[in-house]
Amino acid sequence: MKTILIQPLTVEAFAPFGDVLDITGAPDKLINQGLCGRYHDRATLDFSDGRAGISLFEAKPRDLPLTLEMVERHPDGSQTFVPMSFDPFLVITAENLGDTPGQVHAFETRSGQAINFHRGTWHGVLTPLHAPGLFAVVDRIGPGANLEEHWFDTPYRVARDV
Ligand SMILES: NC(=O)N[C@@H](O)C(=O)O
Ligand code: NI
Repeated sequence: MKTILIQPLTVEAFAPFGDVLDITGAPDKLINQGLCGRYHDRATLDFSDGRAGISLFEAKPRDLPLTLEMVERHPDGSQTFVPMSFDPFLVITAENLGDTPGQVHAFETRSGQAINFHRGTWHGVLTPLHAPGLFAVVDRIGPGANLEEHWFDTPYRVARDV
């Protein structure tokens, strides 16, 4: 089994796949009489033939190393995961190779980071590393499955070391 080494999530490394939302640096705006910093409009939300919806996910935490059997993508919409805890979580993506997944990447968030997968990005399903795996999820509500799955012939091992 090939090992995918987990790397820290950065804006730059994740840029081909989506957006990282965090409060790094100064806020874009100070609001509420200066008592709140607004980090404004930090994700590209993109939906076709449907609308944005907010759902709550309670996902089981996974142990590492993780056996990655599949990735999926949503051709009709982006998908945002906002943790409702301060625990880091695992974010798995794959490059697009023609119409199938290519190189797989694994990132670990820092406390307080959220992510938005761009529409059509290959990704692993929501993968908490700690309980409660409680997340607010913004994604497309509309007709059809909006889901393509790719099951690997040989699973990957996702880990912090080889
Ligand atoms: N199926 C579903 O709602 N969630 C997945 O898309 C996921 O990325 O976890
Ligand atoms: Ni998804």
